[in-house]
Amino acid sequence: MSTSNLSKRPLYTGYAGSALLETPLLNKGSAFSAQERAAFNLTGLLPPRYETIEEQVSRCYQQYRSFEDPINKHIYLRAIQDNNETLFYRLVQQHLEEMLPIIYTPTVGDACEQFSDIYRSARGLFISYEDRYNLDDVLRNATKSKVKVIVVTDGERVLGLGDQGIGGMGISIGKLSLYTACGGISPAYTLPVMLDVGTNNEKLLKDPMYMGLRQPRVGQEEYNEFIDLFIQAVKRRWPEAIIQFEDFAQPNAMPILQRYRDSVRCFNDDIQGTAAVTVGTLLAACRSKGVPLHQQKVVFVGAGSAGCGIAEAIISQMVAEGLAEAQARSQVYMVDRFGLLTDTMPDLRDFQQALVQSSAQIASWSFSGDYPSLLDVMHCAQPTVLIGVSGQAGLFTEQIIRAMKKGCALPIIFPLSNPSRQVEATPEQVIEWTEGDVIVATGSPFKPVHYQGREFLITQCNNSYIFPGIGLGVIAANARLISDEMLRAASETLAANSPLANTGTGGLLPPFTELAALSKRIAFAVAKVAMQQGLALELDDNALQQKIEDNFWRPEYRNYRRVSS
Ligand SMILES: O=C([O-])CC(=O)C(=O)O
Ligand SMILES: [Mg+2]
Repeated sequence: MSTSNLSKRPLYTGYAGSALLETPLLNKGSAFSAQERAAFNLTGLLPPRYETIEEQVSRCYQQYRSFEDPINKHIYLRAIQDNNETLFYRLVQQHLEEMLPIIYTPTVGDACEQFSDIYRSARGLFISYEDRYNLDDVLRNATKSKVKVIVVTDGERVLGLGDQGIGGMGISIGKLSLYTACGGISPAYTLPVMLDVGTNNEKLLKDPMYMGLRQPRVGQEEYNEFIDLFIQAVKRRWPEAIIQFEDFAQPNAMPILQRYRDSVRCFNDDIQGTAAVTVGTLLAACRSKGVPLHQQKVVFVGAGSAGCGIAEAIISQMVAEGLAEAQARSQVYMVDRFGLLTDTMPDLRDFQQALVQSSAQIASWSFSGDYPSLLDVMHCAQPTVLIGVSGQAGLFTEQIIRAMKKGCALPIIFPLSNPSRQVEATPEQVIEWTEGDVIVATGSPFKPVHYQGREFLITQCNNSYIFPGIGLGVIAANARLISDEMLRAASETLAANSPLANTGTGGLLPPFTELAALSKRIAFAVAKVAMQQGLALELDDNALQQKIEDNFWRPEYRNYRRVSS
């Protein structure tokens, strides 16, 4: 089964001269051969030496190393991406562990916050509310005739950084870089999109550099209409594209997903991707601890759409393990800033309502406020799993963690908020406050922690383990929709590949360097479920595996042949 044949096929193009050098999907820079330089009018436009991609990578890496600040490294890598995409992905592939935190979480957060300040060149589509009645024209302007994955944001809740307006484009770009680097989706088929409906971020509105619409976000009705116009326009232009919704604010995230998920190949990464990776990581933790998920009591801090999405996925998994649904629900506790969500709490959002604890359940609890606090929940429920999706730094205090440890010999603690500085507690703190008896995973990357002669590898429970594989699987099988069962298959595949659960050593999840191999396994599992559910045409296992390989792009230069343009 080989794909090198694919990348060795010649590529026919009408671009030549400086236009060819300025087309990042085609540019090879100093790697254009003598024949190509002659055929494409490049002679004299490049230094005379012909270089291999390896030589180019080593020059780039040397330049990369000369930058100290992560944001400057980010700017540098983005410039390579905008100049020569093949080289960018080759460089990233060779230094994946070092560069993922630069092109993705956490540095991508800084890049979103400073988007207008560090802006260099155009990438993707900026769709302004003002253009809402010309969307067909706008989408035509994206010269890509085939788009397989769109990551779209409106920038209203970027990571844990709130409303970043047009800066949200940074996250769409970052996610798609991972689709290619880890999921093998060719950059020719990806498109980052920013829907600019204004911003409520006062600082940005006053910033003379700000490049987005300088107005507050449009009202709800206008907003809904705009989203609908966008989805319909995408369906006309690229009917096969997967639409990944990214970093929409809570009040819009779930309704948008519900409106489109039964008719469009779409998913919400923050709700479903985060849920799938968390369930997968939690299953891995449960297996390495030797206690199944349905025997755990789980506390969430943060009851927004992400937290509630994960909670529902955990409940489904507990039910799949044989627990009655009501019992599963009684083992999951949602805490937000007012305390534990109970059936007497007013003004709950619709997605929170099925996740409350009943008054009867907590009748025997003692607490002093209107609702039990996080600390009360620790004392009274004695949870075994604690998950932070609050976006609030420091919420897991020493008192909280020590209280949890009192009721559970080996707690599972996931402070998941992104980027790193929003984390509920650092892994170092969690390990110290539990005296090292803990299974910990975070949303952003953290260095290994050394505690009393032991080394703790800190697993990054991040959507990046999930979405590239889902995308690849949906594309390989040509699945019509993305179902909960497909997402569950992704979680189970992730857990099945846990080094710690399988061997007793190593990380809870595989290292990022294995993401490409893992994404293919996830793609296979996701595609199989799509077929079983009638969401994709049946293929036998070999044919499916071959499709996955065929769709897996590699950063290698192809030979070019000129055609008239
Ligand atoms: O981007 C990440 O690292 C994970 C994510 O989707 C978020 O935090 O919104
Ligand atoms: Mg996100």
